[in-house]
Amino acid sequence: MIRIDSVTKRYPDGTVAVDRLSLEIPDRSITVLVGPSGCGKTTTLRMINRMVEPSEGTILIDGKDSRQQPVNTLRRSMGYVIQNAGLFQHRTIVDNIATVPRMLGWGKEKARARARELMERVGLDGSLAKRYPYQLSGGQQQRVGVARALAADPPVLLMDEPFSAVDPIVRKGLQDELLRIQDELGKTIVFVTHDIDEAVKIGTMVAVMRTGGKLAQYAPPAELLSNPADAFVEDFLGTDRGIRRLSFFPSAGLRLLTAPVVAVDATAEQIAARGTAEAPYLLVTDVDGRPLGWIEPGDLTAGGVDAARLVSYGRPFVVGTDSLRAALDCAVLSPTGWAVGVDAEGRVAGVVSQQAIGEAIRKAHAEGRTDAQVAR
Ligand SMILES: Nc1ncnc2c1ncn2[C@@H]1O[C@H](COP(=O)(O)OP(=O)(O)OP(=O)(O)O)[C@@H](O)[C@H]1O
Repeated sequence: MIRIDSVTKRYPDGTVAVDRLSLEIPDRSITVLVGPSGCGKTTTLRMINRMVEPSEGTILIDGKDSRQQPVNTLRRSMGYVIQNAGLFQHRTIVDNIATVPRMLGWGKEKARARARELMERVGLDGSLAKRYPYQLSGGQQQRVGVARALAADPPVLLMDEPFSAVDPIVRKGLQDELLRIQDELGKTIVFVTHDIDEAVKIGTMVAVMRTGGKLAQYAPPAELLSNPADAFVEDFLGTDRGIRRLSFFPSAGLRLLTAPVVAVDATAEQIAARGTAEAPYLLVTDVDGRPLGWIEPGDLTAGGVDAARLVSYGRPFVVGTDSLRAALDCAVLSPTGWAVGVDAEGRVAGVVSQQAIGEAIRKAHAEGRTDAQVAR
C-alpha cells in the first residue's frame, strides 16, 4: 500500500535527515521504524502524510504518487498519533475523539456516538467521556489519542513514539491493546519508536535506521534477531537477543510429562504409582487439576498434603499459547528447575524440565521454525 522509493530529505540548513530510503510497507500490518535519536524516523513518518516534503524520491500510496493527491485528502486517509497524545485541552474526551468526523461534516450526535464506540474499542470507560484531558492519566490520554486517530476510519495509522511517555506497565498494556485493535481492524500502521523491544513485540516488519537517515536492515522481527545484518544492528538489538528470539518459537512442541503429576485427593496406591526417575519431585494439583506445588515423593501421603512441605512452582506457562521463552522463564524461576504447563483454564497439562526445554530450543533453531503468532 505504501512504497517509499529512494527518498531523501535534506532540510534547508543542509542536514540530510533521510538518505535514499526505500521501503515497501505491507498492507494491514504494523511496520516499525526504529533507530537511535536523530536517525530520521520522524522525518520519514512525516513524509508519508506530507507534513514534510521529500527532497528527492517518491512515495507511492496504493500505487499513486502521494504528491498527486491534494494534501487534505491524503491526510484524511491517515490517522496520526503522537507522544503525549496532543489532545485539545479545552475539549472533552468525547469531543476530542469526534474532532475529525466533525471536520468531515458529521452531525454532532453521530460524531459523538462514533466517539463513544471508539472509547470502548480502545478500552476507555464511557464514564470518562465528559472529562477533560487533564483529568485523565497519561495512559488514558494515549488511548484517547489512538481513538481520535481512528475516528474517521482511515486505512492508515501513523504513530510517532505514541507510548514513550508512560511507565513500562501502562506501556505494555497499550501495546497489547494496539495489537488487539489491529487484529480487529486490520489497519496499515507505521510506528516510530527508539525502543527495540517495542519494535520486536509489535512489528510485522521492522526497519532499523542508523544515524544519517540510512536503512540498516528491514526484516520481520524473528529474522532480525536471528540474522542481524551487521555489527550496528547486532549492537542495537542488545546482548540478550538469543533469549528474546525464543519468543518466536511456540511451546506447543514441548514434551510434557504427566507421570509426576498427582491430585491432592489421590489414594496411597495412586501416589505410589506416580513419579518418574527423570523428575525428582511430584507436582500436586487441587481436585480440579490446578497446580498447588512440588513435593518430594516421600513427603506425600494419602488424605491431604502438608502445605508447609510444598515447594513453589513459580509461574506456569500456557501450553501452545506461550512461547519457548515463557516456558524457559518458568523453569528458570522454578526452585525445582521444572516448568509447569497449563491449559487455557489453568489446569495442569504436564511438566517439563530445563533440559527438555533446552533440547526443544536446539531443535527449533535447527529447523529455523518460528511462529509469528507466538511473538505476542
Ligand atoms: N526542521 C528541521 N530542520 C533541520 N534539521 C532537522 C529538522 N527536523 C529534524 N532535523 C534533523 O534531522 C535529523 C533527523 O531528525 P528526526 O526527528 O527525523 O529523527 P528521529 O529519528 O525521529 O529522532 P528522535 O528519536 O530523537 O525523535 C536530525 O539530525 C534532526 O536534527
